[in-house]
Amino acid sequence: MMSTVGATVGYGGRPVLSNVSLTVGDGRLVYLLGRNGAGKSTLLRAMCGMLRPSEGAVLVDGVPPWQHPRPATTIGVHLGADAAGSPTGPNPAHTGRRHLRWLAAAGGTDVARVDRVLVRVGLAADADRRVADYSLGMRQRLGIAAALLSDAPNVIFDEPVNGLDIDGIRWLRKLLRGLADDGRAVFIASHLFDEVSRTADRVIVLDKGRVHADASLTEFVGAHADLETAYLDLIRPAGR
Ligand SMILES: Nc1ncnc2c1ncn2[C@@H]1O[C@H](COP(=O)(O)OP(=O)(O)OP(=O)(O)O)[C@@H](O)[C@H]1O
Repeated sequence: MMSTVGATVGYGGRPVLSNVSLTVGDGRLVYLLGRNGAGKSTLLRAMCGMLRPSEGAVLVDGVPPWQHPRPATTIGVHLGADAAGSPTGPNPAHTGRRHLRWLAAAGGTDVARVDRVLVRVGLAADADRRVADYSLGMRQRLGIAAALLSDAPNVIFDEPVNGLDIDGIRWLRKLLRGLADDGRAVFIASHLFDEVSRTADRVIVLDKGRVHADASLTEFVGAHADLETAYLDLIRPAGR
């Protein structure tokens, strides 16, 4: 289970999230929605311990993520395929297999899981190619593999669909649903309403760094025609 309690989080003393309280329960697939700049990625970074709240708390299975002795076995994270070449992404000169083996060793995970995860994400045939030569969809699959590596009970994804082809989208849909159905807490930031409508248990809407809605998908859509309409009605300023 992942939660925040009255969390205020920002950069260089400038708050982006204010007094955010929410829970992603075990066995739940929860989507995080919000405009560009609403604070979704900031929230996900805080939940995996990359940013610390200046007020309030962030808890993963009841403990701040940075206090877990082996955080990689508690929370699996993929914050975006565009991180390739960045300080937090894979080394582009490494192969996909080498990247995952390095992550497994660093995170205290059985390195033998690497081959199984490569098969699971459909990268087995490309495992020995350099990440620099991967397509966007392949980098996305590599990031998803990294998040699955330790079989953690909590999983976070930031826009995991970007770059996937239609087979990949359908595969990911089943994977995400399966992770939650196996009892994991799954938290995903997305702008893709169709995907959210198909798989979400719950939706949380952030607006200007505050929780604007937190409801089951059914409650959220309510009497609206669909999720998109319900969302636009919620975040559109009155009179527009
Ligand atoms: N590393 C950073 N340093 C300073 N400010 C940042 C940093 N990352 C994000 N911000 C700022 O925090 C605010 C929220 O950004 P964030 O990336 O969390 O939004 P988001 O909801 O994920 O947006 P998007 O939908 O575009 O991905 C924005 O004003 C952004 O400029």
